[in-house]
Amino acid sequence: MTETQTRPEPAALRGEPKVLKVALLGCGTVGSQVARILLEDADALAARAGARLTLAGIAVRNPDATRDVELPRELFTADAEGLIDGADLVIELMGGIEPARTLILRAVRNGASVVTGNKALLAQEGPALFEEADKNNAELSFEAAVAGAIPIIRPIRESLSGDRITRVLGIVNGTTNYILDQMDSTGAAFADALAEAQRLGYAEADPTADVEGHDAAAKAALLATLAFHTPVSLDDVRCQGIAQVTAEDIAAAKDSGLVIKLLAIAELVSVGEGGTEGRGGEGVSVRVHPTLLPREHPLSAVRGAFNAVFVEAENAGELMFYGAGAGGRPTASAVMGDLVSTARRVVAGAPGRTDTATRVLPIVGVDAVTTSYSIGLEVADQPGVLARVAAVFAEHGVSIEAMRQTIDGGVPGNGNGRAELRFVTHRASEKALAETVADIKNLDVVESVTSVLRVEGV
Ligand SMILES: NC(=O)C1=CN([C@@H]2O[C@H](COP(=O)(O)OP(=O)(O)OC[C@H]3O[C@@H](n4cnc5c(N)ncnc54)[C@H](O)[C@@H]3O)[C@@H](O)[C@H]2O)C=CC1
Ligand SMILES: N[C@@H](CC=O)C(=O)O
Ligand code: NA
Repeated sequence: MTETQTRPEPAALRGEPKVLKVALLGCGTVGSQVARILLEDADALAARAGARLTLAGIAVRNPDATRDVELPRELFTADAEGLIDGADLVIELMGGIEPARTLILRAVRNGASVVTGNKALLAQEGPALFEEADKNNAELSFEAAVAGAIPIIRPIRESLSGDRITRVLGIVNGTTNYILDQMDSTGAAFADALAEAQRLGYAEADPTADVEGHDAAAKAALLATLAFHTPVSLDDVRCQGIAQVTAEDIAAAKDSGLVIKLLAIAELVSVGEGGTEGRGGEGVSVRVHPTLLPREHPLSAVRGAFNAVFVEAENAGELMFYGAGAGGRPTASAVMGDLVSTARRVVAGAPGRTDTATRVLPIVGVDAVTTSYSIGLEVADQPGVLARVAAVFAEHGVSIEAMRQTIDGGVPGNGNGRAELRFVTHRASEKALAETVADIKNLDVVESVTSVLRVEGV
């Protein structure tokens, strides 16, 4: 048996650590897990932060409510302002715009640094909040706000700050990925899959923010701001959610070896002469929409509530970040990471980090961006239909890459049945595509346009 040797303690464990008082605002899915970790792992956190992180209190609407995580009753208060005023560090996990905005402003004006997971607030009010934090030498950290546990804010802000990011593409909403995955893999109904995502703690307090794509759009705005060093707000993001995705779309995608994912896409696009960095004119395009991907694409393997973010940078090339994008414990991990690193900065007396918008690039509308499309049509099954539809594509300069036909009833080609046509186009502008679809709808042989979905990675 080998003898166990005593080794000297790391410097961080010697002597009495400082104490930093932490105020927690909100004790729901994420807040309750943050409180648990702060209490359970207090010694380890103190060693890593160089300060004891004492949970001074938890502000909630109803201090007497029953909670899933058992926490000491005396920590709870309805007086958020009072709690903030006695704190060195504030964690905001209430969600929503107000009172979160006012409380964060109060904290930073007191000189307290803030950690938040509130992407809705940051995508709407970020610049004003960061400015106020900078003015007061406080820090506002938000790793939890994008893709839950996945470290993505810090890598973009720090590890890639010496590179030039050109594109960010990701699955950044766990709820919608869970719903689409359940519909695809088990044939679950949309409503049942959503109810399960809510039960598991993935969904926002108002799940329409997930389903309509607004949560992903807020995250896309934050990613684009950091990646391209230019202000991008929620209003700059073209957004379409998954409410219109049908079981038929999912089945048709499956038949064609594709899968539907809600993607957030932020990219630098060329906008003509001139420009900010001597590289020709640049603009930013940011959009969120359901997208067809080949099943062998790495993002197609992102199942359940998992998220993944692809980053393309001029020198680093392609990077992929993958992990749990929602849920109490994973999101609490990201919050705690921010809290420990903020505490270290406070202990060292270092200034709060300022934000990175160093230029103002134009926001490019989707009309200027080209994408491949999949278009589903119900048509009369009679001779000449295909040629008439194809002629409309040609008139608008939209080139067809592939076509599938499914006959539904009647004697094939006799005009007494219906056929479903699915076209995949080469890259086309949104404008050309919209005009094509409008003209196709007007053809007397076309009963309906059943779906229009963008395609990536083919
Ligand atoms: N649940 C998740 O998977 C993730 C959530 N987030 C974000 O984290 C934040 C918190 O999310 P959840 O914990 O899921 O929300 P939640 O709805 O489960 O919890 C919110 C908590 O804040 C309290 N609260 C809300 N308004 C209040 C008010 N006016 N006064 C006092 N207390 C108030 C509620 O009582 C509750 O305790 C949100 O900004 C959300 O977008 C970020 C990443 C993942
Ligand atoms: N509702 C969000 C939670 C994390 O940000 C999601 O489903 O991804
Ligand atoms: Na994250």
